[in-house]
Amino acid sequence: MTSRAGFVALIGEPNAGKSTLTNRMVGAKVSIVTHKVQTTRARIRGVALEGESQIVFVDTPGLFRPRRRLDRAMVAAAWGGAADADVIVLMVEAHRGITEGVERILEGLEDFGTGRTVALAINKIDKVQSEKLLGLTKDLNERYNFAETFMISAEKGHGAEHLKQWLAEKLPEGPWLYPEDQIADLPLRMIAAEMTREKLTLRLHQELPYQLTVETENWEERKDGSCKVDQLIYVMRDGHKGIVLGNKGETIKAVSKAAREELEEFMGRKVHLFLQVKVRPNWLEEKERYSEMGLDFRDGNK
Ligand SMILES: Nc1nc2c(ncn2[C@@H]2O[C@H](COP(=O)(O)OP(=O)(O)OP(=O)(O)O)[C@@H](O)[C@H]2O)c(=O)[nH]1
Repeated sequence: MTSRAGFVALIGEPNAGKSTLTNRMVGAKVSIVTHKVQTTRARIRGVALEGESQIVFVDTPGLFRPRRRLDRAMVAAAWGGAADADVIVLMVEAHRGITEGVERILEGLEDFGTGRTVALAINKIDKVQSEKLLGLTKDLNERYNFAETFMISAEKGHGAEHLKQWLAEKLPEGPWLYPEDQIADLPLRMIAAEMTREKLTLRLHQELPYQLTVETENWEERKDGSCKVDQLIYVMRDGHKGIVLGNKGETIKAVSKAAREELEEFMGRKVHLFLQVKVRPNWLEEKERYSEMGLDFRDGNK
């Protein structure tokens, strides 16, 4: 069998069941989401394995009704995340049907144009009678040309395995995107990196933020319940390294403290955070390579 890997964007109104579905498919501790990372283009909810396929579920931060300017920007970002995905799954709540919010998402999908794989997952089927489902399926398929319709209950599990198998087959052939031993804590690694990057941005103001990136290199659970997190901060030039470190290392110390405190609060336990600064002149080029792969969430500067 050939290996496959790719991104699946789950879209739908708040409460549609996206986290529940991800948890079911991934089957491990995942879907730890924080509002802190809402500004990134797409965040990883979790990574599932099915046969030889690696399915990376990405979230689109809040496809809700835009009221203010900021909201509009976020909605645009949400669609951006979906645009990078190989497959999009629209989740609609069976008992609520085509709400105003769903209408808006359907309009967004139409604006996307054709040529992408979009599946429909009618969720929470345990809440309605089956006759109702047929009508809803028909109405939704008249509105958009879905590649496939699934009737599922993310909570009870109905139909979820079938959907997962279908998704696995739709992904492009290619090597896995993440090493197997990192899959379980990948969302956490990314959230932690995002927290450090945010602290650096706050501290350095306009100076550098667009030219640095943070990666969580190592994540180690300790017996005493704490965890040890090693992160690398990549900058473009030697001079930038000095700025990030600060006079006698005071900048990096302050950043490290602030990021650690936030991470501890988020995790509810003790964290040992170690930051290291490295110069990587080709970083911007690499970043472009990543975006071609749909990996734009590597930096949060969108
Ligand atoms: N009855 C029933 N409830 C479900 C099902 N799937 C999810 N829920 C419930 O719906 C609520 C929302 O589910 P989430 O998975 O948090 O929804 P979400 O789409 O991730 O929500 P946001 O992160 O706010 O966008 C939770 O209380 C779930 O337990 C289902 O199949 N049946």
